[in-house]
Amino acid sequence: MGEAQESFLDDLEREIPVGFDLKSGGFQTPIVLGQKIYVVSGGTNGAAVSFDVQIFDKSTRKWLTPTVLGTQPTLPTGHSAVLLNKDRLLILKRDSTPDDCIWFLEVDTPFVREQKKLLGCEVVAWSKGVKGDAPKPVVICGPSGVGKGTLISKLMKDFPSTFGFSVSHTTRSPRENEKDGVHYHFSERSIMEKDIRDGKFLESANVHGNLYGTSIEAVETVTDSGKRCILDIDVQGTRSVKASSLEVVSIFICPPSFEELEKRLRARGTETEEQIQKRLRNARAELEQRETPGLFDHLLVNDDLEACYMNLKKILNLDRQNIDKYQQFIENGELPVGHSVSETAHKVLINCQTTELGKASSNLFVLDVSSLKGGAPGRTRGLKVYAIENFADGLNGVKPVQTPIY
Ligand SMILES: Nc1nc2c(ncn2[C@@H]2O[C@H](COP(=O)(O)OP(=O)(O)O)[C@@H](O)[C@H]2O)c(=O)[nH]1
Ligand SMILES: Nc1ncnc2c1ncn2[C@@H]1O[C@H](COP(=O)(O)OP(=O)(O)O)[C@@H](O)[C@H]1O
Repeated sequence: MGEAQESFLDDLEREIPVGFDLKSGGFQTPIVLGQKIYVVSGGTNGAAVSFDVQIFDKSTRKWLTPTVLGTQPTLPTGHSAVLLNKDRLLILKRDSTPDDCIWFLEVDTPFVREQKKLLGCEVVAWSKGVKGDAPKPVVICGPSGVGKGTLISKLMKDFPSTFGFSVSHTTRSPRENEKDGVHYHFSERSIMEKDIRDGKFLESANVHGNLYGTSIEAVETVTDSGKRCILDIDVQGTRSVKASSLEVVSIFICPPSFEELEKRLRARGTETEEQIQKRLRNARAELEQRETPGLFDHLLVNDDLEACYMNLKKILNLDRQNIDKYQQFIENGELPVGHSVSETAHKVLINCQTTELGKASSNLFVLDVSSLKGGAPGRTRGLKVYAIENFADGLNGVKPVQTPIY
């Protein structure tokens, strides 16, 4: 630990009450943000089995235990931490596998602020760092019977290693061909309502008389497998997602005519007459909202199925070249073993104890913070890490050498 860090810790220990020993067992990193000190504890040599986050409020001199959202990283033998953009902590895990080293603990991002309001308590959220510019999740929206499911099935069949479906929860009964956990998580209303209150859902809405919702876990499951997430959600859900910190591409599928929509819905034969009438009434309202400014990035008419599918692939940039580029990002990264971090002018300096990061001869690396995108839940995308050869002139004088690590 450097001298500056030592004296910072001494200052901190004067600030916080007796009874919380910052230096005992495992690893603890205290980060000050305004009136709050975020203490992240971990380390497999202690008794803990997972990261622990405590907040010390300097104004009330009280410790707070926040609700922790998102999937937690597995516990490393140690970690380094630094505050980024005044809204998230960068947590670098020591001795981790290449794709599991860089994590973010969001403490004041738009997503966390929303959840604080919703849950009425302190909230923090884990988000895993993703190499390169991983593509944004795709929201497919449109009235019942327009062909959303058909188009999504085609995409999943043709590009199984590129896309993963976000399996929503719903209180509606399963159709004959639908499997629990594959098409939906079919749920009891009371259980789903409790999970929504507990902050487990990214968004939820009442649609056609049933409750539907996207759990944070549903999106994370897909992104954790390194795939691009597809969400089939209604207009209300699209509004919620667009208002959150999750950056998505939103696509509205339009029918060629109202008559054709009704024909398809009836031909599918999965709803009662009463349900069909309700879905058609809702379809009119949904179609009216497709022009809401900023809500949908693309409108697609599903007249001829193959033509519509071609246009969808064009929007999603599904030519060979682009897919290969993304696959390369996934395959190439290598990450630090032991390290410390510090931040300056939108750049984070990572000082590794070894030179094993990438193929670089240096042990100094720069993480460009200005490139970060997205956020909890799931992944923080756009990480760019460069090796630097010579730090003598300071960061501004340094030319990143080697190809970016990712
Ligand atoms: N907000 C929201 N809407 C959802 C979710 N899952 C499905 N939906 C929407 O609920 C509506 C009804 O879906 P479903 O019962 O499968 O009927 P279908 O659209 O006729 O196949 C559709 O508009 C879906 O896009 C979700 O997690 N959140
Ligand atoms: N372009 C199309 N032309 C004719 N029928 C279609 C087309 N797209 C989908 N369908 C059919 O319309 C019905 C409704 O499609 P589906 O994918 O279930 O819609 P959604 O998921 O939007 O409710 C299905 O029977 C499907 O085979």
